Amino acid sequence: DENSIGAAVGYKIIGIEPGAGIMEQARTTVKEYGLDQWNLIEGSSAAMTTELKKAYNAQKPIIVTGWSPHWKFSSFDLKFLEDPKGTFGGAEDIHTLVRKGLKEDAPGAYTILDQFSWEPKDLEDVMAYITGGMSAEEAAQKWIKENPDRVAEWVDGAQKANGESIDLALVAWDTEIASTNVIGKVLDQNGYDVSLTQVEVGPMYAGISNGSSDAMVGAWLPSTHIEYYNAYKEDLMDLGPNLRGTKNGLVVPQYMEIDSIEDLQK
Ligand SMILES: C[SH](C)CC(=O)O
Repeated sequence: DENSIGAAVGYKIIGIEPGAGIMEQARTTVKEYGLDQWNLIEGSSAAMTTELKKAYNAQKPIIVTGWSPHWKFSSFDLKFLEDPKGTFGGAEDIHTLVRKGLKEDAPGAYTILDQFSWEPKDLEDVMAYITGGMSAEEAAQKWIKENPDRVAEWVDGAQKANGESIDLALVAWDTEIASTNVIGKVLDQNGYDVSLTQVEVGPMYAGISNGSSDAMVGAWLPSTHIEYYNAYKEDLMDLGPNLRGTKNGLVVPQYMEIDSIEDLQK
């Protein structure tokens, strides 16, 4: 009916790029909750946050595919819609994946990537520096300078490099732009010649498995990237979580009256 939340947002859920795992979860959500009238709009992570900012500044209703940690929760007063069917999975982790052979070829880099581990707050701090106007590189440099003890844990026992190249693959999600620049800068300070290769999520996994990239720190598991992980896990090494406690879901401004995905069924 005309005053339903669906009518208010044109039955649109603003998503990100089609291959992202959160979009597969969103497609499952639309099906499982019987949201037949609703359309999941494909785009990009950057376009989604631009739309969110525009709607929020105009105090207009909007529903986006969202994840934490993310700067949007400190920039805007937002909430996750409850997901009683659990279609967005539970709390997740972000894993570090490296190509086979990296341990032999670049032992120092392997040690640092294996010891890379931080909290959601740390990642949010770097993202906040970036949304505050710093380049990803400057934000990474600032965080590293402010967190010498944490960085010392990562590089503890790592063999210094002598200009060997290390390529890190990433997708242009705000979380991975931040994390990949931080660990890239630490590898750089440890003597590696670091390059960052920005790709879509499928090519990111393919690149690690075929060795065209050495590592990535953006594997959302156990559910968001499960299809990519299962397709490539035989040909790569999973060094485990670098961050624990992420969350995916449908995110709306607090000023919207709805609290659950079930409220979209009305
Ligand atoms: C950073 S997004 C939750 C990752 C994904 O959806 O594939």
